[in-house]
Amino acid sequence: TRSTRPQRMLKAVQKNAIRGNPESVISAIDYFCKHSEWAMNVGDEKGCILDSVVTEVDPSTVLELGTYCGYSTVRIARLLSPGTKFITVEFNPASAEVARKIIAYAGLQDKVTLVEGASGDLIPQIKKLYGITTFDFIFLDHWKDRYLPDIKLFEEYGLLRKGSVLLADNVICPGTPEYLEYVRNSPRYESRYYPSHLEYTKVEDGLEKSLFLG
Ligand SMILES: Nc1ncnc2c1ncn2CCCCCNC(=O)c1cc(-c2ccc(F)cc2)cc(O)c1O
Ligand SMILES: [Mg+2]
Repeated sequence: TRSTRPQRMLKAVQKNAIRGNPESVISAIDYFCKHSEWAMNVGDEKGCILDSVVTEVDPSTVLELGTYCGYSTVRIARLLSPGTKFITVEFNPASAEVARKIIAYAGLQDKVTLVEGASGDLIPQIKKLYGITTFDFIFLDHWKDRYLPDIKLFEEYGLLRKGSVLLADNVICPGTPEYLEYVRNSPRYESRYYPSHLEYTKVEDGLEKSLFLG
């Protein structure tokens, strides 16, 4: 049967990247998406903004919602200090399978716990299952209509602390209007928009960084 796009992306990584070299894995995926097939990775332009926020926060605990093929997982994991707890959640088993292989090819499998499941089911269990009290950094890149309900779950289950940073992808395209309205109007967050473009295109998109004030 015909391969899937994630499987073709994995092949491109295995062919063009150097095992154990995260930078080469990132470049191989970006090259594949620019010259072979577009795919919904955060990409190189927004990826640089992601890198700068992760570096600034230097988190001890990280949550990513929406692993997809592991591109942003590799971008984040390569910047983390040893001993950081990093959980990434993926709903689609086929994507999760490819992501595991891409994360391992980059040599970062020991830094990442990839969990398969829906964010809404998992968030209430994270404390119990993974011994996390709060997250220092959260990257939202999953179903766009789950951003708002999930940030409310973070608050409800006490997963945020004063200073927790949330970074949301695609706030313009495909768009997360209700989430934006919430974080920009809530007195509990200080939000800032980072203008950019939809991965590998000239279409406007951007990232919203929100600081939880407690
Ligand atoms: N842990 C979990 N819980 C719930 N859902 C979960 C999940 N883990 C996964 N999913 C299921 C979502 C999987 C995809 C999410 N991302 C997107 O839908 C996405 C779409 C575009 C896009 C833009 C313009 C276009 F013309 C077409 C597509 C760009 C992006 O950067 C995107 O991140
Ligand atoms: Mg995205």
